[in-house]
Amino acid sequence: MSTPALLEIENMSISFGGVKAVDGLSLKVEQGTIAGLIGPNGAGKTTVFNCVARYYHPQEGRIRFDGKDLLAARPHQVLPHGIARTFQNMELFRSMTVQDNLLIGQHTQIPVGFWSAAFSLPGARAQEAEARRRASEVMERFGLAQFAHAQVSSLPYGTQKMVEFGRALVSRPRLILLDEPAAGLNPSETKGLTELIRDLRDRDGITVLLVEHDMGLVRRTCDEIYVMDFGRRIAHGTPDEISRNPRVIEAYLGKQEEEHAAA
Ligand SMILES: Nc1ncnc2c1ncn2[C@@H]1O[C@H](COP(=O)(O)OP(=O)(O)OP(=O)(O)O)[C@@H](O)[C@H]1O
Repeated sequence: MSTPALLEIENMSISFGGVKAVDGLSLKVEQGTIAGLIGPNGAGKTTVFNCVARYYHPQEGRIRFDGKDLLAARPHQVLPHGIARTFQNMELFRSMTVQDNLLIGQHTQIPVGFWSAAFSLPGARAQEAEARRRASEVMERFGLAQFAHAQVSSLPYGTQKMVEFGRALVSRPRLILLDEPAAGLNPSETKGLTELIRDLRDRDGITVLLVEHDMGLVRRTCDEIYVMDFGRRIAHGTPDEISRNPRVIEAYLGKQEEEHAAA
């Protein structure tokens, strides 16, 4: 018997003005697996993330998370539902410390009542201690402990990316959406990231949906891959199947030729 899909997108479409950013897309991500979402620039990948994270509301289709209708949830409920994400351009509080960014990452999870927080009641203090413990655990794991009190903006780019990754993980999500996690990283940082992503699945049982242009990382991490072009799904399969798929090769080569001609 197959495991039920944790995330299921069914026939989803969304347009901006005349541009159909996502056009009738369906995909499933099984619990405890890593799925890749790839495609040329402008294919609609980030828009899919924005719909799952409830930043955008698709005009058609359904999104189910753990069997429940995600589009019925209020946008701010998505994190408590167990979905976390990282962004292409990193959305960190750069003037704050690494530790504070990881504490804020847990904020929506902490069910502290207003009065108990305001009067520093024991329940609130215990939760804050737990949040600090969790932040330290994640900093240790991501090699960030030495930077706990450093301002994020003072850190190298690759380290800032680890802070963003850590902030997504700190809330103990069941599904994590990673938007181009390897962009701007050097080969050794990308190797470390590859292991971390696999570790999320193998050690934490977290399900991952990954948008990435670094095909080496995609091949080494993903159990299955969905390929988009012009908002549509053009292929789905294992990394081996995808790398041999003529439609996929053509979509990528076509884009490279267009870019060449425009240059
Ligand atoms: N908020 C928006 N308003 C208008 N158009 C948008 C908006 N968001 C996305 N689009 C358009 O939708 C299409 C898909 O964009 P999207 O960012 O999802 O692509 P992508 O596959 O993530 O690209 P890349 O790999 O370059 O990040 C593009 O034509 C883009 O310009």
